Amino acid sequence: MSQSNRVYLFDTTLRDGAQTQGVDFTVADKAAIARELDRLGIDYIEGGWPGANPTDDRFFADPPEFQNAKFVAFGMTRRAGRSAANDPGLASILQTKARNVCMVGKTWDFHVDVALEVDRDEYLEMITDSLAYAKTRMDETMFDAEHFFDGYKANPDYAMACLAAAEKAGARWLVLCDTNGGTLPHEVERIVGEVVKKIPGDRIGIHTHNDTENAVANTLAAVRAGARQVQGTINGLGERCGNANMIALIPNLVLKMGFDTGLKDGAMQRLTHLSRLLDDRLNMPTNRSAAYVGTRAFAHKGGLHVSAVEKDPKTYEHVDPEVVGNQRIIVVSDQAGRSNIMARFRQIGLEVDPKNPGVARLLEIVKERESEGYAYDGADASFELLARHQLQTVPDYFSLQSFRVLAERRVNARGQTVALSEATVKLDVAGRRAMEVGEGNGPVNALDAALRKALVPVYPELEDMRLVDFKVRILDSAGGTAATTRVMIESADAKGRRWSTIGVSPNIVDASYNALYDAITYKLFRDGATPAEKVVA
Ligand SMILES: CC(=O)SCCNC(=O)CCNC(=O)[C@H](O)C(C)(C)COP(=O)(O)OP(=O)(O)OC[C@H]1O[C@@H](n2cnc3c(N)ncnc32)[C@H](O)[C@@H]1OP(=O)(O)O
Ligand SMILES: CC(=O)C(=O)O
Repeated sequence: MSQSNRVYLFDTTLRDGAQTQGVDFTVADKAAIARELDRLGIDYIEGGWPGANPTDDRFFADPPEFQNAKFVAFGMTRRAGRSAANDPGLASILQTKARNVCMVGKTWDFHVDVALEVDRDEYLEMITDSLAYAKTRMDETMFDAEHFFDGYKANPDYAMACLAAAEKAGARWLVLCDTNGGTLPHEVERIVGEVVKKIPGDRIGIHTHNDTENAVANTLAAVRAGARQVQGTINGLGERCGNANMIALIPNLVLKMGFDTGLKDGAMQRLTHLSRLLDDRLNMPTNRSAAYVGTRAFAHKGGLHVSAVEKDPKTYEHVDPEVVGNQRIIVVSDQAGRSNIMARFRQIGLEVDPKNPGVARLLEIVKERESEGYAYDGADASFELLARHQLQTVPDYFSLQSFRVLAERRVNARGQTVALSEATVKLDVAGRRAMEVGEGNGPVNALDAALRKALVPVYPELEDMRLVDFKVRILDSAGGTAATTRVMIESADAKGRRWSTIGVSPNIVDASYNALYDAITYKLFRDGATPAEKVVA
């Protein structure tokens, strides 16, 4: 029997994704994510479980208007001892604005015996009753066959009888779930292959969990065997180790396997944006190594790689980063060769003859400094300043004479413990000696405040510069308090630019000053500030 090339995408970020430890969607989060999924052209968006919590109730009472997707409510089969029409849980999922329902039900005899504690035949009736009742009220009904693979291995006849009960009740999709996530790809492919001999693949879906790091592989194996609906979540959110990651599934299905997923034109180029939108909404750090969309997914560090990528990116890229809305990054570090340096120059708009002896010298300096504790691959602005210092000139916008920082911890009059810091800087700027004091909740904050006080009157460009991230790493713990400290600072400004700088010193405040110095210098350089014109008589 020939198989359709169309694979239907079912997103469960807002339901199974909400079961991720540490994830707590608001109604506004759900609406924003659902709108973006709909814009891509995802076939089904499962919004949550109406009746389970007030957030889902509010979301289902007033969902966004969908242009493309079918909006799906999730729930479970009726309770034992109640008719479907009399089951409050079923009533909640069937009375919302969603016109489609996905109902989870058992298929593993062990679960029916132990978790539900009902007679196995009675449970088959519970499946049929619930789905048949739902069918009278909804456009489309689906059955999430919980623990299908474990159930099929333990008692294939019973697992298949559960599917048959749902099929008999008119379920459009029978979704085989690897609920505990312990099944491996070869088992999934075999079992789905056996199922589709009895039930056509265009009625079969797959829902996997990532407990053996195989959720995506298992989903693809199921599709190879004939399943035609895939369930997944953005960035692989989901109960325990998560679900199959939709962000990886989509390009794998389309680019590698040639399936039609019905996505809108340009949808694939929005995947990187979608992945980061979710992280931003949840205030979660992005997974830099995420396949396709991570910032490292197309970051080339090894000198041999960069040299070849410069000739043709296909030498070290399995797809063009732009196809998924990502971008190529050339990293400069102690793993670099001349090619990395020349590529970075091009990215920052620095025209340098590759034969310029400064290039080789710069490479040596980078490698020496990295051995002392610098890490330029995460400090793009410090690298650019270093390169410009070597090959051109960067103005000395100011010259520090000294700084002193005091850190204090005391109990105030209200009995509260407070930590305060005070910094004094003495520096020469625009031909004058300036001395300023700054206060802050920590030494770096105080130093930053003192530097700004001294510099902003001369360089108003610094007014909108903010310190957005500050990371400290002790590099040689064997050295105890004398260990080298590496400080990385990320700064931003009102133009939406972000840049990272690095400082290294045995002293944490001194290392921070070095990183701050680069951050300020970079901002002034980028803004084209000219110290000479600012000399105050
Ligand atoms: C595999 C999955 O991920 S399925 C989705 C799981 N997601 C969630 O559970 C999140 C939302 N859940 C909830 O908010 C709550 O669990 C609710 C509102 C659904 C139910 O809450 P409660 O009524 O307090 O029940 P509780 O969660 O403690 O236990 C589940 C009950 O449902 C029964 N049950 C479990 N699955 C099914 C099923 N498919 N059909 C019928 N009954 C079921 C259990 O046997 C248990 O019954 P018991 O209370 O008689 O022991
Ligand atoms: C339905 C579901 O989320 C599961 O079985 O994993």
